[in-house]
Amino acid sequence: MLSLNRTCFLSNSGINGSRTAVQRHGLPVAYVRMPCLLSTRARAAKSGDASVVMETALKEMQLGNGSPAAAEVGLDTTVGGGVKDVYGEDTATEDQLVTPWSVSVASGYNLLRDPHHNKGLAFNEKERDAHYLRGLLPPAIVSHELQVKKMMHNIRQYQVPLQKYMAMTDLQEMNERLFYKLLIDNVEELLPVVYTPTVGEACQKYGSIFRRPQGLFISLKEKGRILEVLKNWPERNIQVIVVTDGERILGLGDLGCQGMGIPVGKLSLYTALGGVRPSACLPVTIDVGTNNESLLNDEFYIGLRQRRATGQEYDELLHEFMSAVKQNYGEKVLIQFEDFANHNAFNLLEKYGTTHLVFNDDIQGTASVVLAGLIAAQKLVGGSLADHRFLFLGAGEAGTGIAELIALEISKQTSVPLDLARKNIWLVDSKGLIVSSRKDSLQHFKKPWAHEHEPIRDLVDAVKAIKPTVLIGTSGVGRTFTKEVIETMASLNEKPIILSLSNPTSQSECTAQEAYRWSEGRAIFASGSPFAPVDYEGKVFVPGQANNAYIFPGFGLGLIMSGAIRVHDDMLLAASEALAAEVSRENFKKGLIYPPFSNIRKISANIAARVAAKAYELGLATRLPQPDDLVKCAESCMYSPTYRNYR
Ligand SMILES: NC(=O)C1=CN([C@@H]2O[C@H](COP(=O)(O)OP(=O)(O)OC[C@H]3O[C@@H](n4cnc5c(N)ncnc54)[C@H](OP(=O)(O)O)[C@@H]3O)[C@@H](O)[C@H]2O)C=CC1
Ligand SMILES: CC(=O)C(=O)O
Ligand SMILES: [Mg+2]
Repeated sequence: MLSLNRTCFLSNSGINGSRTAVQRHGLPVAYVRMPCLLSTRARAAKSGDASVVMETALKEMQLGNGSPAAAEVGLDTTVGGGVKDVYGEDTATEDQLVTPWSVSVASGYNLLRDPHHNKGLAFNEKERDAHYLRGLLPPAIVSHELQVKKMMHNIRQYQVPLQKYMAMTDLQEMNERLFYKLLIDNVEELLPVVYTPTVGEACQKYGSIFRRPQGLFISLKEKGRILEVLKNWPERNIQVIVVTDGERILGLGDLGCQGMGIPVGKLSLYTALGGVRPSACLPVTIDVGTNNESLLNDEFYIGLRQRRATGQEYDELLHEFMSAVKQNYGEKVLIQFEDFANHNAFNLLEKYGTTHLVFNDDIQGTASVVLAGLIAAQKLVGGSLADHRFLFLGAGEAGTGIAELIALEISKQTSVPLDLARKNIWLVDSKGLIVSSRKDSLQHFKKPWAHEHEPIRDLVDAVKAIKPTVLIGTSGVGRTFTKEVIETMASLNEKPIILSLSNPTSQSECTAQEAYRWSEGRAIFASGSPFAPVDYEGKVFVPGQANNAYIFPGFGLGLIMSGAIRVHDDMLLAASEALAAEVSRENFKKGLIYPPFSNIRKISANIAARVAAKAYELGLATRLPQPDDLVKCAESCMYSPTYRNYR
């Protein structure tokens, strides 16, 4: 059993997990909640079926009930699964409630409606016989490749991006492996559909386009019962949770419960870009209400119709969630905070950073991706990071997160103290340049950036005064890099580095065309949401996409494969270096400071390997011994959407 489990970890069908383990035996297994006539283990033993015994052992391991079957696979149930679970029927006393879990083999009509196992017309003759599919499908048998071709053809027929998004969502709900193959094989075309910018519009209209729920909704109504709610999720072996409370969805503000599109989209990328099994991914939205009046008055709104809970009520719900996650899934589940407003984001990261494996994508992932771009850009402009002056428009999660990681890298490169390294980094917020005279009224995350300078209100005046070589937009406000701002940057620098990071496209500080035109084709430009190549005076400029999607999938994979228990800043630096190393000579020739997304799985494997290596070096890895070749290990861990053969 132990060797089977290890083989799964290194197989190309995903990091080890119950579904993978069973699928190796070629049986499409579905979890069903139903009254059990026999205990699952007894039934497994009776059936004599190795896959069912294995499944049962793993299920019991996940339930943490310390069963002999779990012991048989050599795993300590309390380390991986938190405290023992009173819902496990084999250990519950007579007066305790049990959850009647059962495992059944999916077949016939149900198999076609189970997105994890459905292959549609790709079921072969033998499978159609063995799984009672005769008559439920038309006679034609088509290949996975042909299915992809047809779906791409269909999706390209839609003119409206939101229709493409809905078609992709339907596919994900119908045939998961086809969805991921489509996304992986056509990543550059489909990323803007399942992710920014279209996911932003989808969240804004989530209520009216809502068909079937995706992810787990935890609202104030569930206070006191969050552990129970987690147990309603059909998968037991969760490795990554992306959670939002919907208060700062991209640059679109408070979208309340409709922010669910973000965790769902991010986790699709965890699988497609980083190779984490879909069944190990759990999207969560914490609904504490919304202050968005138009949503509160929208009859199609799907969330709680109340203003946001704050203070103790908010903190208690979040704390219950964090505790329940650790209790249910153990210490090594990665919790990625996404699109929280900054007044909660920094506190949550600090509060849970020492007790949980937490990562804030907007603060840390964005920092890592931007640092990678800046490291790569040195090949185009010469010199080192310490030679630059940086100016940010926007001093929130993304802005101060990036600023801090740049300072840390400069401090490490030059051995100057962190405080000194910060001196060449300036930030502007909605009230103007952050300067020492404002220090008392600043939020805590802005204080390190309050340098000595007279107050300046407007960005363009700040550019003239600070004379930055790098301008970074993290304001969430579109078209704030005006013609005058970019012309000033171009007058100060031969090759101004200009990053418009705000999402979606409508919130980008400038367009690619504006950056190239107003800088007379001299800007090194990248944006958070994609822009098409620009033709300026006969030359084609290809803008890069500075988006944390380059980092978090590989970063998460590195944490999972090393069994890391905490995130450390040095892992972010390692990820930046790994990403920067992926920019080829060809890319540089086009002015790119990021590699194309078409290579992203290879890039993610390299990022994962560097992050895992750092986890081992820092003593934060628990999956021992350390594999000799971490890149190979990462590649072999990655989920592949290839159809499995069923017997
Ligand atoms: N490309 C990527 O990978 C990522 C992009 N982003 C994008 O970055 C943007 C900001 O996100 P985040 O940092 O989390 O948001 P925050 O709300 O934490 O920060 C926004 C900052 O912008 C400032 N600001 C708002 N309006 C203006 C204005 N008119 N002029 C100057 N400053 C202004 C705010 O000022 P004040 O503090 O005074 O209110 C605040 O400092 C979003 O659009 C998001 O989509 C975020 C993460 C990753
Ligand atoms: C990309 C991202 O995480 C954001 O815009 O919030
Ligand atoms: Mg985000």
